[in-house]
Amino acid sequence: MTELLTAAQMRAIEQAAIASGEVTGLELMERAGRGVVEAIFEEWPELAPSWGPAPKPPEFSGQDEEGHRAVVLCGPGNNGGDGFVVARLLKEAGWAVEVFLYGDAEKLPPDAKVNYERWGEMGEVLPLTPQASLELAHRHIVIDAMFGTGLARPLSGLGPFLRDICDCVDAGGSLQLQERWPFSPPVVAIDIPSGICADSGRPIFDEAAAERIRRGSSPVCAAANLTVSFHARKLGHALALGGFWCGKVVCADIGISSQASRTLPRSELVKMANESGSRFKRNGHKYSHGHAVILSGSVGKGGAARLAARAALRVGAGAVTLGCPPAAVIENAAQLNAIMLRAVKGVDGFNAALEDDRINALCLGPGMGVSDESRGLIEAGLKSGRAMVLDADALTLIGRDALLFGMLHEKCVLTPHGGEFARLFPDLAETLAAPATTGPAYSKVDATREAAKRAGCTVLFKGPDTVIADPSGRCSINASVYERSAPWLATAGSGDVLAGFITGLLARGFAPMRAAETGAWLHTECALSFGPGLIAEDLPEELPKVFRALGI
Ligand SMILES: NC(=O)C1=CN([C@@H]2O[C@H](COP(=O)(O)OP(=O)(O)OC[C@H]3O[C@@H](n4cnc5c(N)ncnc54)[C@H](O)[C@@H]3O)[C@@H](O)[C@H]2O)[C@@H](O)CC1
Ligand SMILES: [K+]
Repeated sequence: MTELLTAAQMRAIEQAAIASGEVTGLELMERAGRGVVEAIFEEWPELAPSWGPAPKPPEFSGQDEEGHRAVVLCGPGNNGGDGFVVARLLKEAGWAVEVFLYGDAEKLPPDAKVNYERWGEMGEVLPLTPQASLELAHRHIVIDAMFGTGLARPLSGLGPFLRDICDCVDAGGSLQLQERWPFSPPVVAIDIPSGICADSGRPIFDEAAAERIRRGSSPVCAAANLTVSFHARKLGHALALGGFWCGKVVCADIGISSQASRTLPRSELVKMANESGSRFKRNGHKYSHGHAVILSGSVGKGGAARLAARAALRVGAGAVTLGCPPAAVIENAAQLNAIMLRAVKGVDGFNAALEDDRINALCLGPGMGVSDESRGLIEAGLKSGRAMVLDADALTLIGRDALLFGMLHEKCVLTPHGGEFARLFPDLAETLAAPATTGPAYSKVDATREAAKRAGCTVLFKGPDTVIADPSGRCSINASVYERSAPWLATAGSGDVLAGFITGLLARGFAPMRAAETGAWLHTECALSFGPGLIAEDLPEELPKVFRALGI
């Protein structure tokens, strides 16, 4: 896990560092620009000075034919200031650099102004207006320094440039200097591609821009092959389509001592294992590792619950019982071995089962159906006060029933996907779906936090950017993006396995928020470990390998 920051948190960290006298704003800007240049040379070593002069562009007839060529697009704030530093450093490294400015140089903030003037001693600044001629094709690198964390409203007047930038990114951003001149140079975004909100990962655009999108014309934001951010990643790099727009994100150290705390799940898991020898079965008998009960649906509908049960057992619950209607016993008995089976006849049967106080975690919802009886079972489960995961059909029922919703308690974990979230929290889903017209925009983190507070329990809002929040406001993101991208996880039954992992961890004694975070993380780890071709059944079977790699 890595701590992600909002734009406001980053500003506060920066301001605190400056106020302490540790560093000046100008020094931070210099380090930021240097970090970008270093990241470029790291990503494309063939552009680093030690590689010597660049090959001649065959179709280029301007000056500085021998050198590497960059175009830097600067904006009216400190992101633009970083751009001027990059321009100067590349020029000092022998590059030919063209600099464009969007906005009025006189209105630049102080540090950006200083760097604008420093660049002014080395080269000219052309206005970035619709008349500007960019000719990106004849560059080695395009630097997007138009807007960063200060984006407040939709971009305007940049449409054609955004289109050119996105075309370059779409072309792959690879430098094939030995073969041919890169007609579509890589695009490097400073901090975040311009037009993307750093808090939400959503493009900021208004109705006029939305209309342009509908007509298939200019995009509303830039994209990048490489995004260089500073100190720590921002929420917008992980949420929504942030991963899509940013390409790859690297984080440059700008030497602020109050480092964002970084907690690796590996060390967290190992720490927890050490803290409680019994958690990962270092000692104790099976019931000291918890007993999870998962209710299944009627005949022919037991697959989802069986997947969840298998996952709960693999993740370490000491005992797992699948409770099913009497008519479904034969079907389930034919499929289960290590998982115990119990006929549960309606609500009374469930209440009788719950008299066993070794049962400490429940999972209700997968394949359960939305009948009145299912509603009664959920009510009984909630009344029992046990730690419980509510997924799938249980979420649909709770969304329809204010009484059930009101019974949710702090030991519950809700695991909705987008549609289920909208059924449970229609107003929050609507706010999240509305176009983001101002920055910082309402984000999935905002929505999940509000949902957890309202429900009074942990909410895990699924997606490639899974957000988990508890009622206290604590929040984390399990983003399957960049190096943790696992698109093959979108497969039938994968959500049931996640519900099972969380249930098993609850049975093991993990607190609800920690169970949800750990379950989501392990879910992605199993998918990454298995790779493409994965089906839901593979996820629990991959866990032993993942645990072994963690040293558990
Ligand atoms: N916070 C930090 O610790 C550091 C920040 N740095 C850089 O500073 C950036 C943030 O700087 P700023 O806060 O100046 O923000 P930006 O550079 O993102 O730009 C904000 C400026 O543009 C205006 N603006 C916002 N949206 C607009 C739009 N759609 N059209 C026209 N004007 C618009 C704002 O009113 C403001 O003047 C970061 O992204 C990063 O690149 C770095 O220099 C290093 C340190
Ligand atoms: K930018």
